[in-house]
Amino acid sequence: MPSGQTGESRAGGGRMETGDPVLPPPPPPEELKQRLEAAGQAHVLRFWPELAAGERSSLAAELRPWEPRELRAHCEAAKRALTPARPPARPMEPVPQQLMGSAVRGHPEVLSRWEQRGFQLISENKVAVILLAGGQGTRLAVPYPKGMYNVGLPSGKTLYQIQAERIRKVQELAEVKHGNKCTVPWYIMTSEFTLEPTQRFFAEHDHFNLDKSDIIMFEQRMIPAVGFDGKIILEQKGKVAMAPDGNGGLYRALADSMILEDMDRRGIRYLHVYCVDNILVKMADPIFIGFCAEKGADCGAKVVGKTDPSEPVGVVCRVDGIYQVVEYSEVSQEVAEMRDEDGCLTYNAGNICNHFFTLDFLKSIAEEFEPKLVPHMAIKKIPFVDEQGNRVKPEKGNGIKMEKFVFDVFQFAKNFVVFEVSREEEFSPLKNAAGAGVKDSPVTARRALLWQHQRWALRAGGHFPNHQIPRSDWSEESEEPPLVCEISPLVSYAGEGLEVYLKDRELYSPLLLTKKMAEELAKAKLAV
Ligand SMILES: CC(=O)N[C@H]1[C@@H](OP(=O)(O)O)O[C@H](CO)[C@@H](O)[C@@H]1O
Repeated sequence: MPSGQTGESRAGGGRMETGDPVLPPPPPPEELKQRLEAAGQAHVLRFWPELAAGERSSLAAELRPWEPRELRAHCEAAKRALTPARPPARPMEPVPQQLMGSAVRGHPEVLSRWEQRGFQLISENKVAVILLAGGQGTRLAVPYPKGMYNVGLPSGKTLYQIQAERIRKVQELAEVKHGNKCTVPWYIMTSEFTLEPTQRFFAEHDHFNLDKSDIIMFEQRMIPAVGFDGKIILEQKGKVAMAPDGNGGLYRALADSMILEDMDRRGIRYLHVYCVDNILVKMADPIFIGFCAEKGADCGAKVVGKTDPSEPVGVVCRVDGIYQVVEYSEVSQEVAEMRDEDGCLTYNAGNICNHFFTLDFLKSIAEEFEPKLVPHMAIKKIPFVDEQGNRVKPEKGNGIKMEKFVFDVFQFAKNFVVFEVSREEEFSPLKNAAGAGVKDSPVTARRALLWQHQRWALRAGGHFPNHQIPRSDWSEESEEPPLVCEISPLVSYAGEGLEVYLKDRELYSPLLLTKKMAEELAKAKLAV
């Protein structure tokens, strides 16, 4: 029942019909009341008498999973986080170069060896991907999950479709190389905000021609937002302001939903974990997987060189001798701006939220280390109802959201590795709504992909007679590319194999190289 209706229609509360005796509204269930009192959060029931029956039960259901002790600890920790005891300055060091593998500087033979190893593991059905897609995408400001976003490519494909097609292609490449059918299962972590629309979207698109049973969606937990006074914020009279528990909620969610058991059953040994918003993500990247496997790593992170000190990416570094990511929101300007003698940023290893884990490592986190992860605090503008029950949209931060971060498990790795990749080939995140000069937006994501595909087409020997493209212009991503050229992931995963379709061909922009068109071009070539 929508809120804002009068007392007459409210189940169980107040007046029934004119002339009937006035019944007092039923009190909150004693057990719920006692639990909230024990947690110091009795105010959550302030509007109980005014709530409709449905609102009462949904509020009770929201609070049910919380033990008073846990809830009290959560609220107290949030309040405490507001005035952190100044941590002692900890010795922070960059990742030593010799510990990094590199797709940028690596010798082609070595890269090819890693790639072969990766394809081998994929063909043996040992590799799966985990997508982190539970975020609300507040900065992008769309009312649906980020993965459903269409950045305006000629094909109109959404991020989910692009990712699904890259999985299909990487499976196909592994099959061709090793001669057996294989599957890269796609585990998708959603939240209360994203589960239902994501499920519907996948169903409407026939799971992008992947086997439905190989797409496994599971939900991360939600936790209450807390005011500066340590009290849970009510977003509506009958609704607590809840937020997903951060991308580090992954580890609890894996355990809650028995996902690790599912992985075990399928024989999965290696996981590629990534964030939904990077339009250039290489799903189950065989080079990265092969590199990490060859090094015997249990945990790894992909990085790119930062563009400038203020770029909002975490940096992979060592603190007190332990590898970790220092998040952009938690690094001081002074540290971010430090430079080496050669002028390069000292903390330059930008985290692109692409991680490698062995299944054994994930099990050790879920079984042993997860409770040791310390939540991070973020001050947010959280809509709330005031004492009188009016809804207020605050102008400035009024509440605290506590989140765990996916990379905070690096500290528990026995053999952590870092893999440097090329930004223009692998990283263009969709974070912000479009606007003049805005970075990490639908405009920059679309351009990054078009620039990449233009480079691939030119490298494969395609000619665009109507365009003169000086070599230096092949990768200037702040500008619109000279050509509109999009290549379906079903045709090429990372630029490979395009010569057969494009070499010495006259091509015209806009070019959308679909699988069908590629097949026709290949046939025509054979006929010549
Ligand atoms: C907790 C977490 O994973 N933070 C990541 C993540 O940031 P968000 O702003 O939360 O999307 O993606 C960034 C790369 O896009 C990465 O640099 C950063 O460290």
